[in-house]
This record gives sequence, structure tokens and C-alpha cells, in this order.
Amino acid sequence: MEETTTLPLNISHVNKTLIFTNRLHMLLHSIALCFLFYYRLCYFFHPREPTTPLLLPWVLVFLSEIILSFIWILGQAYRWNPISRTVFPQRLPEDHKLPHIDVFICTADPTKEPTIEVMNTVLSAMALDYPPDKLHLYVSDDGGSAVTLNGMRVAWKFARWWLPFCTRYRIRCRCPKAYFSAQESDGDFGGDMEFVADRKMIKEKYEAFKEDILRFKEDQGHSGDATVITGQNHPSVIEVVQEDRRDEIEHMNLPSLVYVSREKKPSHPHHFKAGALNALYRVSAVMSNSPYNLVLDCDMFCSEPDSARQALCFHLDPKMSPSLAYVQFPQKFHNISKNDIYDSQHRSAYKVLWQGMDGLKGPVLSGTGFYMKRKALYGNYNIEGTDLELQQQFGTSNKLIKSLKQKKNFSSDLVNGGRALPDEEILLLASCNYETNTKWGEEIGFLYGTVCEDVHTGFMLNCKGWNSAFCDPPQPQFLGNSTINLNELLIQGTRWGSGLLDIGSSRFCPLIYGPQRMSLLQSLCVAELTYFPLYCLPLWCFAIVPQLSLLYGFPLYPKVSDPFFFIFLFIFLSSATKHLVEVLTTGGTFRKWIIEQRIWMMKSVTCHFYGLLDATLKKLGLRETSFIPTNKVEDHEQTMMYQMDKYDFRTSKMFLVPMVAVMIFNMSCFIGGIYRVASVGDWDRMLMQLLLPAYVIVVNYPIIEGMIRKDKGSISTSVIILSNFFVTIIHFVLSPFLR
Ligand SMILES: O=c1ccn([C@@H]2O[C@H](COP(=O)(O)OP(=O)(O)O[C@H]3O[C@H](CO)[C@@H](O)[C@H](O)[C@H]3O)[C@@H](O)[C@H]2O)c(=O)[nH]1
Ligand SMILES: [Mn+2]
Repeated sequence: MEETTTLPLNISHVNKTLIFTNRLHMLLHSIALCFLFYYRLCYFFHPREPTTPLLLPWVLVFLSEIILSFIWILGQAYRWNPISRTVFPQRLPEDHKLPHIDVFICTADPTKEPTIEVMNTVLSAMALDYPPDKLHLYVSDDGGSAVTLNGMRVAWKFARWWLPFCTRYRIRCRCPKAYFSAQESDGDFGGDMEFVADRKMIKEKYEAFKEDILRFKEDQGHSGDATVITGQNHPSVIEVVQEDRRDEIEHMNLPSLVYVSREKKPSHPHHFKAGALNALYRVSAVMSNSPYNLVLDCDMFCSEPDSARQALCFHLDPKMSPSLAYVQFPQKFHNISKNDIYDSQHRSAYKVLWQGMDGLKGPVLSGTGFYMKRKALYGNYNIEGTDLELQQQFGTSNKLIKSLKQKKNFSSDLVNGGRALPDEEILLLASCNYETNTKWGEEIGFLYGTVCEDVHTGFMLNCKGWNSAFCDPPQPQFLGNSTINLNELLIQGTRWGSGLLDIGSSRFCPLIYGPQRMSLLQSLCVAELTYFPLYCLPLWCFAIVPQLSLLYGFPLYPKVSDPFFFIFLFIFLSSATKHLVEVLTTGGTFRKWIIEQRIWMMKSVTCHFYGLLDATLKKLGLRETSFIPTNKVEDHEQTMMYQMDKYDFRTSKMFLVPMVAVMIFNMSCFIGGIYRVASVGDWDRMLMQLLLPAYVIVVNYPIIEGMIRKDKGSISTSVIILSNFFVTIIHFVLSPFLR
């Protein structure tokens, strides 16, 4: 006992070789960039020979190079001091000394987020390896749907079978759906007769649970009163899911489960997920008021039961704890295929970038899978302040104010007091008017003003001096549902692009607001995160300008015989190789590297470009913020195509046409370029400009394939015709500048 208290709960590791190579690469690449700028600038000071390139394309290409270099410089902050961590949950204090934890799960729409899946998430969180009387679950239902509420009642009943089963047989995967669909062994009890019988019985209960949910949904559909209460207009409803004592099963302790549907009115902005989480913060404050919360998206279940204890290895570490706001786990996904053709796993984020920030002030929030310290989100309130002062920040609820002053971790209302039914005041906390003239969303809770509330909130916590930690144990603790078709990927990408640029262009610009309050490197990381959608500008330029100049014989790059040629070659190879090495050392393959390059290009010319447009229109007041939740309904056909590495081009023309047009444009310029260069014989001057479209075509060959393929997911003839039309327009509009 004596010994365990002195051993550290967590340690961090530094990979010296990685840091050395990273920094060496930074040095060499930066030197090359300086030469590049020198070369470009010279153009403006030295009058040139007759073959001088034209000013406009030269300037455009130079500007693009500046933007690329700018984002590259920001990105180096991640590579400066990456670390990894190990935790020792066995060294935590005994169970009765552990703090209470509130778990928040958000759902918004029972049609896009199937109730059975959401309840699987709920069940997996109820079954966390943690004292059940110290675990309180709150489900926020932004859809205000009876289907979800009923789902929770049914889930509660099933939990009374499921949880004891998990503990008795030491089941690791406590998400029933994942457990019953897994092929692996059944742990230590594989051949045990009793286990086999129990498993069969539980499986039957699970099937009944699913049926109950579906039946209710169907009945709801028939009763047809869905018109009165819709996702955008409903009163606040709060219900503690109660024990049904008539049931025959032995009494056991279960975590408490609360359904919360905040009030929504079309006339009131509801601030999407951030608004939903803030309502949960208030409601939970007067019910269980746990000092820590786990936040989960409805599509991200706990695939191992250890996360709470692992997170506490940081939160209870006396050295880290005082300044630690949250512990972030990586987002990992259960539906990723071997080759992952859409990079749905966001490899670079959770295998490189978050580790990089962890070595500075800590990772930004990723929206789900994190353990937050409640106090960290309460701003800088003064506990000694008068009630009036506190009310100006937190709103008028006395119960809420009282919860702030509570010395004890939790109020016993929910836990001991016979699970009292929510009263008027609690409903008030979930009403739309509650936040009016308070600091919610501005200084308290999750911050409003962007649909990427996670990045913004994490960044602002860092600015206030809070640190965070990244916990990435070998066994994934949370598994989510990633977007595995082009349509969802691009819709989500547009939302992120727009939301991130909102932050970058707000008064909280990470490059200005950040460095005054925290380390420069951490600010650069956040800046990279908010500005990377701007890649769309240089990528659009590099998809058009050099190609068109090639067609008309204007060189934009040095000759092969010019020493500067090697500078350009080096920069290209250096960044490509660095990326390749990162992919290979984080479990990827050569193929994965190409896929990431491809997805980067595809997203840049489509969703990030639209994200930029959206953000600009919002700034000009011409558009309102929207949050289109991703569709989590599994589509068998789409999943099959993804598993077979076939791109599914069933998405809107808005996304398809730019991609297809760029491809057609590059192919036509390449062919025309080869023809011109062959007849004139200036290979030396134009080689670079021939290589560029060749690279674009090779990397994006699946788009060409999509035009030739004849199946459901191929690119339709109408899209090809429309794209050709646009290509012709580009030629007509831009060519005059080159003549
Ligand atoms: O008005 C809303 C909209 C969404 N959600 C919930 O927010 C979560 C995330 O939405 P999802 O459609 O799954 O979006 P993703 O793009 O998958 O989410 C990523 O991006 C979001 C920011 O755009 C983050 O909040 C998420 O944590 C992150 O996983 C889901 O549980 C939704 O139910 C709400 O509660 N209310
Ligand atoms: Mn999601």
C-alpha cells in the first residue's frame, strides 16, 4: 500500500530519434523554401529574356507556394516535441475513494442515428468498469423523440441482464452489438456450459430488446402525431429512467440513467451540440454534480471498459491534476476497411498531430471520448462571489448556484433520495431562455459560434492556462462510426472546413489570440488546425494555372539545367518522403500514402473550398450556420463498395463536377502539353509542368476509373458532360490572360 502511493500513475515517453529526424527535416526543408522564395522574388527585380513567363500566372503560383509554406510552417509545431504516454490504473486508490463521473451522450435525430445503435452506446457506457453508484449517464436527445426515450427504458431493462453478465464473465467488449457480432473467442469461459447457456439467454434478451425498440418505432410511425413535436420544436423533457420493481431479476446496482431533451424553438438559436452539452452540464449539476464527465457522441461506444480508470490516472495525478482540464482519447472507428480508401480513420490527426500537441500543452478536444473536469468549463467564477454575481454568469437557478458551492463531489438527490423526479427548476435549466444574458457559450461551458465547438473550446481552455493529456492505450477504448462513403465524407468535410475557418477568422484567431496567452508552438498547432482548409486555394491554383501555361508554352518553373530545378525537386520529394515515412511508421502502407494524397486533393477542391465559401458567406451575414449530422444508418451496399476499395461516386453534382472537371482539364492539358513540347522541343523548360498534371492524374486515377466504370457508384454521363462544359469555360475565360 505504502509503495503504490509513491509510484506514478502515468509516465510519458519521448522518442529522441523521431524528434531528431523531425527537426533535421524542418531545417533542410526550410532552407530549400528560402531558396524558392529567393528564386520567385528575383523575377520581379531582374528583367527577363524573351521567353519570360507572364506576370499573372507567376504571381498566382508564387502566392500558392506562400500559402503552402505557411501551412507547412504551422504544421511543424506538431513535429517539434511529440510524446506518448503509459498509464497504470492498478495504482489508483480503492474504489470507494474514486470520484463520481457523469457520462454525457448526445443524439439528435432518430432517423439518421438509429436508436438501437444509440442504446448500444448507452449500454456500453453503463457497463464501464467503474463503481456503478459513481456513474451517472445523461442522454441528450436533440430530436425530442419518444422513440429515444422509449429506447432508454428498454435499454435500462436489458442492462439489468447485460451488466451482470459482463462482470460475471469478465467480458471485455461491453457493447452488445459489437460483442454478439464478433467472431473472437469468449475469453476464459469459452467451454463453460453455464456460460454457453447464459450467453444464449442474454442473446435472446438482446434480440427482444431490439424488437421492442423497432416495434415502438413502427407504432409511432403509424400513430402519426409526429407533426406536433419535431426535432426543432419541443418542450424540455427530463426523465430519470426508473427501476421496474415487478421484474423477476435480483436487485443490483446500476448506474443512474437520465433522459434529457432540452427545449427547442425555431425562433431560438440552439447552438447544436455545444448547446446540448451545456444543457446537460446544468441539469447534471443539480442532479449528480460529478467532478468529471465523459462526453460521447451517440455513435461512439466503449469497446473496452477501462477508459474511466485510465483517465483518472491523469486526473488524480497530484502533479498534473491542478492544471489538467481534460484527458482526450483518440477517435478510432469500428468500420474501417483494410485500405481505407477515404482515409476515414483520420490517421494523421490521431497518430501524429495529437501526439505532437500532447508534448506541448495537450491535444485540443476532439468532440467525443474525453474526460473533462467539470470546474474547467465553469470559467473563472469566484466561489465567494455574491449570488447575484454568480447569477449573472450562470443564470438564475439557485440550485445551480448551490451546486457550484458544494464542497462534496455530488449532491445526493439523484443517488440517494429515491431518484426524485425532476422538478420545475430542473426543467427550467433545460429551457431555451435559460441562457439569455448569461455567460453560457461565451465563457462557461462549450463555446458557441462554430460547429467545431470542440476545437474552439479546447483552444480557449489552453489559453486560460489549462492543460490536457492524450491517452492512447494499445487497446482502443472507444470505437466510433466513421463516414465511409464519399457523400457523407464531403458533407462532413464542408462542415468542418467552415467551422474551423470560423474560428480562424474570429477574434480568437489562434495566431493572434493564442501567443499572448500561451506557448507559441501550441498556438501554431491550433492555427494549423483551423487554417488547413485553406489548402483549397493553392490546390485549385496548381490544378489549373501551370497546366494552362504548359499548353501555351509559358514556363513557371526553372529549367532542368538550372540549379534551382533541384530546389523545387527537393521540396517536392522532401515533403512527399516525410509524409510517406510518417504513414509507414504509424502502421500505414505505401498505398495508404497515395490514398491520403488523393483524399487531400479531392477534399481540397470540393468540401474545403465550399467550407471556405460557407465561412465567407456567414461572415458577410448571407448565410446561417448549419449542422448536418452525419448519417449513421448502415447501408449494406455502400459498405460493400468501401470494403472492396471501390469509390462510390453517388454524391451531389456540386461535389462531383469540380473533381471530374479538374481531372479532364489535367488530362487534356497533359496531352496537349506533350504534343506542344514534342513539336517545339523544349523539354528542358517544361518538364516540371509536365510532371505536375501527370502526378495529379496518377494519384487520382480512381476518378478516371469512375468515369469508365459501369455500376451504381460510377460517375454518370450527365456529370461528365457538365464537367466538360466547365473545362471549356475555364479554357475560354483564362486563355486570354496567357496570349
Ligand atoms: O444539433 C445537434 C447536432 C449534433 N448533435 C450530436 O453531435 C454528435 C456529433 O455529430 P455527428 O453527426 O456524428 O458529426 P461528426 O462529424 O461525426 O462529429 C465530429 O465533428 C463534430 C464537430 O463538427 C464533433 O462535435 C464530434 O464530436 C465529432 O465526432 C452526434 O452525437 C449528434 O447527435 C447534437 O446533439 N445536436
Ligand atoms: Mn459522428
